[in-house]
Amino acid sequence: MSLVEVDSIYRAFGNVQAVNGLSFSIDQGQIVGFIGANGAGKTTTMRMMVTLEVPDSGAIRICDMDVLDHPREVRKLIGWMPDHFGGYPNMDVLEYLDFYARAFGLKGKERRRQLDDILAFTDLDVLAERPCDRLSKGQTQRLCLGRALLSDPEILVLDEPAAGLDPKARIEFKNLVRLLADRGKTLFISSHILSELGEMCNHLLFIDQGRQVHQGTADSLKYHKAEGGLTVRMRCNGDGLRFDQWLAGQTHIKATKKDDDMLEIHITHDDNKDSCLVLAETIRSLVEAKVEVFEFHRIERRLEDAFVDILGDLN
Ligand SMILES: Nc1ncnc2c1ncn2[C@@H]1O[C@H](COP(=O)(O)OP(=O)(O)OP(=O)(O)O)[C@@H](O)[C@H]1O
Repeated sequence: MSLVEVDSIYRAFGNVQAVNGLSFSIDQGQIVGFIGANGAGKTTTMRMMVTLEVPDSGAIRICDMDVLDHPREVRKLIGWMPDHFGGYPNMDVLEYLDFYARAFGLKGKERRRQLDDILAFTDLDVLAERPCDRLSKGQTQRLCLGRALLSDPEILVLDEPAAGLDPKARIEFKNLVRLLADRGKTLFISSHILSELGEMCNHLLFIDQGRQVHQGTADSLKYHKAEGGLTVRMRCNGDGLRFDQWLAGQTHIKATKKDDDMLEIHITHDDNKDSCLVLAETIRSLVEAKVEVFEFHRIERRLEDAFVDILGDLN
């Protein structure tokens, strides 16, 4: 069952059409990356999902409940991490989380247990008494995530959570996302940095000017339209005679010599055929032809290049 169903939503600000007929759904346990350039409409979409903005038309259902008809119930199901930190001066980390825990209606032992769990999960237990305005960017993001987790929501909507993080903090954040996925949470994460989401998410949704332009897995995108086939870099033993003989019998494979004894082969195949099977067949055929293969690896396109291609196709 889809936990989130977004059905043809529109939202304009004056003459700016921020979201323009967007539809998508998110299944339980999915980690969906929401990608688009600055101003593409990501934050507006997310704000509508978490009941902070009202669509001009269209509908959003969370766990089969319309967000406009059931805002209170929906808010309990969603943890929202905005792209800016609304900190309070003179509050330390524990006070901050405790304040929100009380706002969520958590009481007594349950509140204490939830705070302990979140402080441990986000590694902020050692910083519990640190004033919020004295945290690093990475620590602040972890605090924001902790706040979003207070109500133990089913779904987490995270707006640009990794923006401005250094590589170490980004890895730490990615690990937290994985742990949340292991706990069965459903995540919807926005970014304009594709590579960041490609590693974290099992599904990607691309928007441009408020419209969906593509959706699929990171892998499907990396190999999307890769010149109508697969590209493999390989190196083999000997003078290359066996390879040349093998190649002469392969009508669907072309090879180019690269530096360092590397060969680049391009395998054309029917789009409906599983590309992993095509690779397996190629390897089997090389082995049968007694070509001694030392290296064999598929070339992935950068997600950014694939995205630029998709946008190019639309224009
Ligand atoms: N409250 C508002 N008033 C007027 N225009 C707005 C408002 N909120 C968003 N917009 C406009 O709507 C468009 C989409 O903005 P939105 O913040 O949803 O994009 P985004 O993809 O999240 O961008 P970014 O990555 O820069 O955060 C932009 O042109 C923005 O200027």
